[in-house]
Amino acid sequence: MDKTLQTGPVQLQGTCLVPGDKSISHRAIMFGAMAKGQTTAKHFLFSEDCLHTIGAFKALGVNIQTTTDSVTIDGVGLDGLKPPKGPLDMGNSGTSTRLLLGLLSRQAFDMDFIGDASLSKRPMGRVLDPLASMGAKFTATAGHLPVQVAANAHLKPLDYHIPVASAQVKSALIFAALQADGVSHLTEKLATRDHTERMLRYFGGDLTTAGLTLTVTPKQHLTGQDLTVPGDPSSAAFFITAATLLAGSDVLLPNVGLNTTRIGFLNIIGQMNGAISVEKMTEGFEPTGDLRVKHAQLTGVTITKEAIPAVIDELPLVALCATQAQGVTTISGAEELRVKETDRISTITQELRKMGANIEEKPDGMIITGPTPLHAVDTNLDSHGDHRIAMMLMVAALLSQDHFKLQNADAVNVSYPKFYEDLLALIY
Ligand SMILES: O=C(O)C1=C[C@@H](OP(=O)(O)O)[C@@H](O)[C@H](O)C1
Ligand SMILES: C=C(OP(=O)(O)O)C(=O)O
Repeated sequence: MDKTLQTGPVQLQGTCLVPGDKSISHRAIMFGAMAKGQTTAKHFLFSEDCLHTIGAFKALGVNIQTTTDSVTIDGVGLDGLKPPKGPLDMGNSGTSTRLLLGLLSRQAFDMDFIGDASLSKRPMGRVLDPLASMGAKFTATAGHLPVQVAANAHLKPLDYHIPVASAQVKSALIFAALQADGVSHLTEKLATRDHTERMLRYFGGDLTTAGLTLTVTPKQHLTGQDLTVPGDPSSAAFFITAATLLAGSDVLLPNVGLNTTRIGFLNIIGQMNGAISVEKMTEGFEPTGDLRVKHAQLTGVTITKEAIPAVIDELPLVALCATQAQGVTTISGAEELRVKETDRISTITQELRKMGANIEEKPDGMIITGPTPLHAVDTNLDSHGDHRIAMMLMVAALLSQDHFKLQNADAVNVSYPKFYEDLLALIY
């Protein structure tokens, strides 16, 4: 679907309750199914990616009921899943695929995993290889979907240094380690989002952490829980960017997840002289807070690999902010961007150049020089089917007075189906 984008001059005013966190919504379904008893997750994210996780568990025989805002899962435990009648369709979702390959690596039946064209190009060897060393049985071509998972009764414990900084790999291995025949030790390269660890504890399980090493004991008893999914900081980041860049803006974003492994974007905008304040913090199984964001004149910043995991999904927005900041912004150590829904280093560079941005593409990042007024060098923008690129370009168009068309605009459904509606409601 193509979309004609709203352009400026505009400002953002008002309050937006951003939808539930995608990472936490996926995990709520997974833990809900693995636990015994009932789980209800309120403020659940009903986006295409999370619907694929729900669809997979329904296909595995789990009873899942939904309302407009919540989902209720009747947990069956890891030994209560049933053989699916057809392939498990992961759609566009890397998180569903990698986490479920770990979670389902010790089942008494075979399963096929399939996904869309983008997902079928993304690397799965990063989970298949360590899981195979535990004894899981897969057939895949060159480490990509489609993957056949064969019935398997035993998993050996794992002692493993995870070679990529990836919460998806860590989580897949935690799920497998919970089913292994002994204690596993997993060491991360850099700290990544810890939603799996937090949710495991919230459901009555445990794991120990020492520095970057996790110790996972198998055969834990998990019990269904009620929870409220915090607002997704990665979705909030689109409004933070728009309010920061559009003169006169002032927006309030209540109840956004503020887990320290996810607030890299807030920290970077702070370093760039942005004006974000946290108005009310609440500690729960995940910390949340209300964010107030006002317009600010940004300055360039240097971002290196240690900072990347906490801002990985917001880097398209950092690039957009950098086009409006005074001076040079350098992003390095971000080669993981090349294996997301698109090669995001390439799609960010290509699309923002169509708006006159000064961006140099590097193998592991970008160098952006600002400020450059955004205008139509080429009016045909393209999300390339990538939800985060689509939403970043919709925000970018607000900074220009020229008219743009966005091809593949419906990619937003992957993580934020009401994005355009919510953005327009804040425009003043
Ligand atoms: O664990 C998760 O929920 C996610 C982890 C990240 O991926 P990687 O682990 O591949 O970096 C992130 O980009 C993705 O949007 C969600
Ligand atoms: C990379 C993302 O998701 P996934 O890996 O789950 O497809 C994302 O949401 O930006």
